[in-house]
Amino acid sequence: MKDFKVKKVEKSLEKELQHKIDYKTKPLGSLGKLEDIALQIGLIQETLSPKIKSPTVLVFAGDHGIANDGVSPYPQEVTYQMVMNFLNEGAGINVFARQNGLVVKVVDAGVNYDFGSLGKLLHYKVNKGTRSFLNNTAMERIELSECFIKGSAIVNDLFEKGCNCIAFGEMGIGNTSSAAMLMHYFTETDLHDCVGRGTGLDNKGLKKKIGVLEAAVEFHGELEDWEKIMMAFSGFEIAMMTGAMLQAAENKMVILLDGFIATTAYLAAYKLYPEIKNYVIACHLSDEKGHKLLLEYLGVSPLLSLGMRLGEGTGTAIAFPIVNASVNFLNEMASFESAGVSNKE
Ligand SMILES: Cc1cc2ncn([C@H]3O[C@H](COP(=O)(O)O)[C@@H](O)[C@H]3O)c2cc1C
Ligand SMILES: O=C(O)c1cccnc1
Repeated sequence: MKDFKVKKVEKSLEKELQHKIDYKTKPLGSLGKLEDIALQIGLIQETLSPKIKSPTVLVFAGDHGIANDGVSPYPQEVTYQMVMNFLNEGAGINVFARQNGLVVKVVDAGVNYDFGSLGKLLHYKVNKGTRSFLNNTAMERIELSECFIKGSAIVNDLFEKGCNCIAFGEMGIGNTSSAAMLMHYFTETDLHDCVGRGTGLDNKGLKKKIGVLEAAVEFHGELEDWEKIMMAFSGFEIAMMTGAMLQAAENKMVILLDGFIATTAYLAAYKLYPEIKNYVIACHLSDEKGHKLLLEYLGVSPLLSLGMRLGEGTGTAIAFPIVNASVNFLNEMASFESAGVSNKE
C-alpha cells in the first residue's frame, strides 16, 4: 500500500492566530465555532491570513456486489444513472455546489457501466463494481492498492492546479452496507448500531439488511488487519476516497467531510494516520443511523444537523459558507485597534 506523509499541523503560529481572532471587534469568543475553524485553517496553511482556493467537491462513484443481495430499495443501475445526472449538473450536489461556489468533479472509481471516453468524467475505474461481501472479499489487495494510488493522483492533480480545499462525496448503491461493515469492524461497535435505512428502507427492508450483514459477519469472522477489513468490505469509491483524503492531508489541504459513508472512508484513513484529524472539518450530521456514534468515536463535532441523508457531498456544499465565513472574518474584520473601538478593561 502507498505510504503517505501525514504530519500534525505546525503550532508555531497558534498564539498569534489566537491573538488576531481575539482582537477582532467582538466580545471575546463570540464567534464560537467560526473561531475554531479560523484557527484550524490558519494552522493548516501556516499563515495568519488563510485563503480557500478553488474549493472542489470530488464525488467518487462505485458499484457494490452487495447491492444485489437486497440491502437497498434502489437497483444498482442508479449509480451510473446518477453519474450522468452529476455530469448534466442536475443532482442535489450540483445545485448546492453551484449556489455556494464549489466546483464538482465526478470520479468513476468502479461503476458497473462502460462510460467510454465520456468527457468531464474522471476515469479512474478499478473494476466494474466489487464482489458481494456476503460470500467473498469485496476486492483484491491489488485493487485496494490501486484505489490509494488513483485517489492520490486525483488530489495531486487538483493541488497542482491551485486547489487547497477538497470536499468529499460519494455515489454507490449499496454503500451504506459497506460503510456499516467498516464501522463495525474498525470501531467494534455493535453491528445493530452501525446499520441504518440508507436510501429509505422500511422496517421489513431494514430487518432484511441487518440479516444480510449478520450473515456477512458470520462468513468473514473476526478480522483485525486493516487491509483485510478493507478488502472484505470496502467499495472502490470508499477506498479511493481514503487514499485521496490521505494525500490531501499530506498536501496540507482542508478536508471537508460529508455524511456517513464519507466518514467511514475517513475512519479508514484515521486508523492508518490519526494525524489526519488536524485537516478535517466534519460538515454535517447525517440522519443515517451510525453517523452520530461514528463522529463521537472520531472525536469530531459536525457543523450542521439538518436531518439530511443524501450523500454526494451535499452536506459539505451546504456547510461551505460557514467555512468561508470563518476565513473571511479572520481576514476582513476590523480589530479593536484598527477600528478605534474600546476593548474591555
Ligand atoms: C436517486 C439516488 C440519488 C442518490 N444520491 C446519493 N445517494 C446515496 O444513496 C446510496 C446509499 O444508500 P443505499 O445503501 O441504501 O443504497 C449512495 O449512492 C449514496 O450516495 C442516492 C441514492 C439514490 C437512490
Ligand atoms: O450519510 C450519508 O452519507 C448517506 C446516508 C444515506 C444514504 N446515502 C448517504
